[in-house]
Amino acid sequence: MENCATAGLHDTLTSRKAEEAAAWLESLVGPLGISGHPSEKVFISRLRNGLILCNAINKVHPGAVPKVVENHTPLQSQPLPAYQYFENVRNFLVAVEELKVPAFETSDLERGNLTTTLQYLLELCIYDTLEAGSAAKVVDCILALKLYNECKQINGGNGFYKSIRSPMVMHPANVNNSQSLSSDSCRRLDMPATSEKQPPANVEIQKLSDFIAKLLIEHMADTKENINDNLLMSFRTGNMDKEKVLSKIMVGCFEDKLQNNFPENFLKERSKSQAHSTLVPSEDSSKFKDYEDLKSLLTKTKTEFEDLQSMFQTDLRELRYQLQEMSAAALEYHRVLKENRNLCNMVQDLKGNIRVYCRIRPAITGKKSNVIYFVGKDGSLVILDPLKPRKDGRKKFQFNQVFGPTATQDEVYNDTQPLIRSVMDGYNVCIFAYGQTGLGKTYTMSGPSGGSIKDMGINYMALNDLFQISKERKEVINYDIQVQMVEIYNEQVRDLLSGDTSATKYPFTFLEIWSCSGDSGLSLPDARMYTVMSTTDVFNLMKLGEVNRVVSSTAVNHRSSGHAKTLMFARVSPEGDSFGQTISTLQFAQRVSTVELGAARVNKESSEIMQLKEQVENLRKALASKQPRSLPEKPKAVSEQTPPRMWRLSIENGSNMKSQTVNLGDRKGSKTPSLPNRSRRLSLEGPRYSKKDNFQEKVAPDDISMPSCFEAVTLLKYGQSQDPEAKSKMNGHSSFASSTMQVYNLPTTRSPSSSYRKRSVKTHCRTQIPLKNNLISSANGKGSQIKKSLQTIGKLINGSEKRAMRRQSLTGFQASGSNRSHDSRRNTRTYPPDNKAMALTQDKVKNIQ
Ligand SMILES: Nc1ncnc2c1ncn2[C@@H]1O[C@H](COP(=O)(O)OP(=O)(O)OP(=O)(O)O)[C@@H](O)[C@H]1O
Repeated sequence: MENCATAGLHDTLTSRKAEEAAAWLESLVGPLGISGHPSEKVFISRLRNGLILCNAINKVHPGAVPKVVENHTPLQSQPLPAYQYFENVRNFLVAVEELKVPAFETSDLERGNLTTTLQYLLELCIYDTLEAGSAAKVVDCILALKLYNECKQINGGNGFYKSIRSPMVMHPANVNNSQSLSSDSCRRLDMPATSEKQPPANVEIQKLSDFIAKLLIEHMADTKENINDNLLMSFRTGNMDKEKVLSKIMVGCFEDKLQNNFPENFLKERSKSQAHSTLVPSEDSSKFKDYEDLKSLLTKTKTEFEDLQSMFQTDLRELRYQLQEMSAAALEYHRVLKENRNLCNMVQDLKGNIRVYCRIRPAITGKKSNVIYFVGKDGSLVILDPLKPRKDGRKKFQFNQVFGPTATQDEVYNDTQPLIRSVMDGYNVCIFAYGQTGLGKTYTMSGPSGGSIKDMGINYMALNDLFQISKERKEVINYDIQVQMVEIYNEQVRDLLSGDTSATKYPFTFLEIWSCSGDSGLSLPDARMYTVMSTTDVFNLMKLGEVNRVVSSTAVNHRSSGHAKTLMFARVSPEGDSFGQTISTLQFAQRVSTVELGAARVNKESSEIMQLKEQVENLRKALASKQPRSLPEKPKAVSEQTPPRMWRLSIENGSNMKSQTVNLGDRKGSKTPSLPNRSRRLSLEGPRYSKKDNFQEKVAPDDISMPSCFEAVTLLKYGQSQDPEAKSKMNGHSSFASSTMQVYNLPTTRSPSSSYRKRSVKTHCRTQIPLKNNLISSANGKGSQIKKSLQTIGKLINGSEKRAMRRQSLTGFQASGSNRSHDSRRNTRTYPPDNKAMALTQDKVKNIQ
């Protein structure tokens, strides 16, 4: 058995070194009693009692071990008791240390006791490398002592020793690469450890495993020890490669040992080796610092990234809250805005849908007399008859507002603005100026010709405002603003933007403007409609219309929608020589201010509903007059049902379901209706004048010097969008905005019956622009009503020809003859003597002629 084991060690470095060590010891202390090729185990067993070692060191260094425990028994006899050789070995190790020669441990000599059993082999294998040298350490120690001795001899008795490590200990796996160590031990011992290559640990493990497996198999075969019958059977039958199977078993066992039981330094080495394999620079590498820096940078970046991530999450949460708040605020804002608009319109309604503002033109230089006695901030105005400078010459009027001669355009517009803005909320608005020639109608409505921006009149400012609003609301509503400009003269409507100078004669005598719904739209038939984008566009069109303008007359409508809010500017002069005109204008304005139209309504109703309402109204009238009649087939029959009053001019609220046909002129001498029951109609019929009436009504209609001129702007909203998208954009509000702006201008004539010319600029503001063709074609059905409304305005101011004649007979005013031709009426127009503007107007008229 010893031979078998020895045979396995012959090729190893340990064995060769052991031979060398044994040979040297023999040269010192004599034969050791071992063969020429002793195994490590045998060699160690001979040294176990420490005698040889102590004797050898005493030879090298006499007295190194002063007292050696001698064993007088034969070498091959039973070993000494442990305490005996332990003392020798201990003394040897102390001496070795004193000589600074690498020592070993006493336990290293114990290995030799584990022999012949499988346990030994396993243990040997497992600890092999580990302690490859328990025996090797002993051998190394002896060889180091040999070296010491050689050096001592060379140096003349002074031995030396460099601290060296056993090659076996340092490089336990480096078995095959140390072939020359024994032949040149001195040189080899000085070699730096780092110069030697270290094969990967797993290769070494594999080699070791193979080796152990081989040993195991040989041992098992020799001892016939059967570990596993099946395994051996497999080996015998050749089904399995014995060495491979055992090697596999041992590798598993070995790896387990490595993980759990290996010495810490080995594991460190191993992890270091693994670290190398992952290209991590070694600690002494110059790149190691960079590596460490990068590592710390990575850690720092990771931390920063996590911080940023959490900040981002926080910001995101914050943003979400803010967004929710903003969204809630926006919703609230729109709600408040809507409520504000509603309240604003309510206020407008409460103020009355016909409002009369009086504006006094500044006195012209040289005119000393002043009829304006008092201008109150509450809308009161007192004028003084220059011929009766006493108290009884004063006449008081009450309007919604009175603007004195110093009032600026801005101040006037500020009061007008809410009314104009309500156009965009669906209300019809009509604004017109009324008064004697040269008193500033054009100035108020358009501004002075060639004036600066601050002089701009209501037309400009209103359009600017409307375009501005449409711009602000474009996210919600798309307004399509379109313009028509027509002239009405002698019952003819003429499109001033078409360039066609021929007027169209319409087979009706009434013109009416009312708010339409449905897709019928509101436009004058056959009049071209222009889409405009800005105020400038509108006024460019107006300039074009001016060129084509002619005078026209129209009949009077006794019905009106003239669902609208109306603002009248009564223009008066402060000069005494205009007192007659002034009082006439004021009286008329006063009368207008007593008219009630009922609450203006947003136009949402369809044309069918409007017609049905008219029919209901007609039936109510029929019932009221106790003259039951059959239901008229068409709404236009209303005119036939109304008692033919020649001088009757009525403005009524057609939407009111109650009868509203009572009119001032129809009072039959009774008292003026109290406010709640005030007439919905304005009658200028003279004979019903009552002396008992209050101040305003003391002015008999026939005393009214009818306006010679007036200018008007009508802004209407109407219609209903057919576009579902538009509807949804308007929050279910089905109507869309449309506005009509009309400017009326009468030839300057003192005759109330004179014809007037009317310029009409109509703007449609629509959401989600419907097809223009639809709009225009659908307007045909309402054309007559539109024109009727226009005529209503004219008639409201002028009355009919007969009315004019009647007035003339009553007041003695030299009215232009109603039968006179248009041209002749124009020629009778009179101007204040020193009024340049009037002269300009006259020139303008001449040009037209
Ligand atoms: N408030 C005012 N401040 C300064 N000038 C004014 C004012 N009102 C009118 N005027 C001036 O009076 C003159 C006549 O005004 P304007 O042409 O507007 O009168 P009108 O009523 O339109 O006349 P017509 O009916 O003849 O056309 C113009 O020169 C105008 O600048």
